[in-house]
Amino acid sequence: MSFTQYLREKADSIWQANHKHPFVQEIGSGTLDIEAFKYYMKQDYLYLIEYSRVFALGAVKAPDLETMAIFSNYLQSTLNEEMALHRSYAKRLGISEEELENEEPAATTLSYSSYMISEAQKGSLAHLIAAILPCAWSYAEIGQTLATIPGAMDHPNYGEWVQMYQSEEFAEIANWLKQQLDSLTASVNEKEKEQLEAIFIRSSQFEYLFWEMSYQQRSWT
Ligand SMILES: Cc1ncc(CN)c(N)n1
Repeated sequence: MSFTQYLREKADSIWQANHKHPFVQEIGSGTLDIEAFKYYMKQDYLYLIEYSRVFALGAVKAPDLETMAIFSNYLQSTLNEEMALHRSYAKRLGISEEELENEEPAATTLSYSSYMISEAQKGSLAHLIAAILPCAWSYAEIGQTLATIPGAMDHPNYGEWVQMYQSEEFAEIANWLKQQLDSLTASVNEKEKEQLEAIFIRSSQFEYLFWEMSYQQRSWT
């Protein structure tokens, strides 16, 4: 079993809870309260700014030009494709770009993004990837699952979201990160693997907290 398959198994109960979370389920059924979605969009935009910085740090830590170019490509696609989805939703939902950028991060957004940046800065490239892999991989898994629900991809509010996260291009990011982590861990010791597992689990837990925060529209209290 590859190391990333092992991580996926270890995190399975958290990932199943993410799949079953009402925010995710109601995107699939199209019944999610639009106010919760607006709240999510604004917080997720802030989150993605910090997530983009992690890709930039990946380019800094990359061992060769090819890896550097791929990190810079994913930095570009997050800023200009994934975040374009948020800008387009914001426009449609009556949120200005200024409002998007000036939104105050909620407690979970700040903790999750600070956690990722901190692991990415202080650790090796493997630590950086372990911190962002649940983000790329769990959204691809959720997008692909929701896409199997009849009508989910055509829903007037949530269809575009499902289309983005079920796409091949989006899944490619997770697949590439998995390959990198598997090859970087081919010769690391058990202690290092335990550290990477702890990071992967923590980011998976933050993914759950992010759905919960968005569903409850909870900021700091
Ligand atoms: C919180 C969160 N996690 C992951 C993703 C997918 N990049 C996202 N947009 N937001």
